[in-house]
Amino acid sequence: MFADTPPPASAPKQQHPSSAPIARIPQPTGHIPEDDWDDADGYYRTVIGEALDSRYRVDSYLGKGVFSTVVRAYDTTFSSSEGTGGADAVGANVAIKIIRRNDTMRKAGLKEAGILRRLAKSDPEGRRHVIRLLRTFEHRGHLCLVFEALGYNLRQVLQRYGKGVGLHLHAVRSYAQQAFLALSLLTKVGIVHADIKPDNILVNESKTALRVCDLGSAFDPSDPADVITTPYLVSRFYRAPEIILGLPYDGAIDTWSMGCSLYELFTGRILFPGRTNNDMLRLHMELQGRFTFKAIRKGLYTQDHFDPTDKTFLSRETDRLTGKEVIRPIAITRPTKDLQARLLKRRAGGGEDQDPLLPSFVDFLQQCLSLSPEKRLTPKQALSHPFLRG
Ligand SMILES: Nc1ncnc2c1ncn2[C@@H]1O[C@H](COP(=O)(O)OP(=O)(O)OP(=O)(O)O)[C@@H](O)[C@H]1O
Repeated sequence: MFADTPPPASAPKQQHPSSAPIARIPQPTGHIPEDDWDDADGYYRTVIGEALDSRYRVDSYLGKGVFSTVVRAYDTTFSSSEGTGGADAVGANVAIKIIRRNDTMRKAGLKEAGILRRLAKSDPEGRRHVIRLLRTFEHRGHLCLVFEALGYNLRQVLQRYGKGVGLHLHAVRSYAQQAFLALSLLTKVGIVHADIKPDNILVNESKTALRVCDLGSAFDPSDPADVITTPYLVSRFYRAPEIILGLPYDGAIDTWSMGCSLYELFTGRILFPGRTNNDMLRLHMELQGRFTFKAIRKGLYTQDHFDPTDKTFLSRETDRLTGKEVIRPIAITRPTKDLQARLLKRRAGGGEDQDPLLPSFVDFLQQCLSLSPEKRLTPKQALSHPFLRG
């Protein structure tokens, strides 16, 4: 799935496009007909070896999302004469996000590029662990975003190296430090990511340096035109309760999603694998207790989940015999599941349970996963929490 040859640890810096010779790359022979570049859904049909923008040779396919196809490509204008830039330097390998050909997706792609430029302005050296957009171009009616290439996303790391049980706590801590630096940049610039999950956190080939990617759902909460009220923002397992309840939301939704992601990295298991929004709320309350009456009263969508008079939770389940929805009132007063116990159960007998970092990790996660967004750690507070500082 990934390119065969990882970039050298001391990859030289990329030459500025305007000063570099542009080598024209021949199109591969036998490639698809001129009028058949897209599939029925507007995804560009990628051809390995194809040259994009007369400059980037497509090497491999990296992934496909709702918005785009992502390919790994080699920048033929790259010159190694610029010296070494260290393990974190931008090299000849790039990742190109080819946005689907349709107006909505294109608009979303332009917005993503705009947000990435705003973030880069506040972090010109790229030290805050947000993916770096190198440039954009048009290819056969598709907007293309060129990024520095990384090795894997954290879901892939978990699958390959977590062997179903999760990563070492020290690796989780290092990833958390970098990820909260990224969130602190977003907070500084006034951007909410709104799709934090292991798939959208990338690491380099040596799995030491991390970058938060996919700003395709990101928005500026200070711009009313940019804030949409929907109970489906963020991928479901990582969706904060205030989104589901229809309460106002801000950057605290990213802290929640990050808490869920870090739990998953350590345990190899999804923290809240709810089948529906209603199921998600049940899981949230089983771990963190009941919502305040105020939250239930004010939420735009709470009538779907709580009895309007006594605020009892209405669990919507499917009857096994009839297949029809049944509503079962559940009185949840206090948590019935314990985060610490769940974390300790992991890798039973593995010896690592006694890691002295574990209690501060439990406290850290508890504070990332407070049901009240105002009580959650801000990225700045997270960075000075003993788990990350210690
Ligand atoms: N710079 C990069 N380097 C390496 N891989 C990348 C890079 N950018 C994206 N990818 C890979 O491509 C996948 C899809 O990227 P991305 O999430 O940005 O696309 P999307 O179309 O917005 O997807 P989604 O439907 O999840 O929003 C990522 O999970 C990752 O595996």
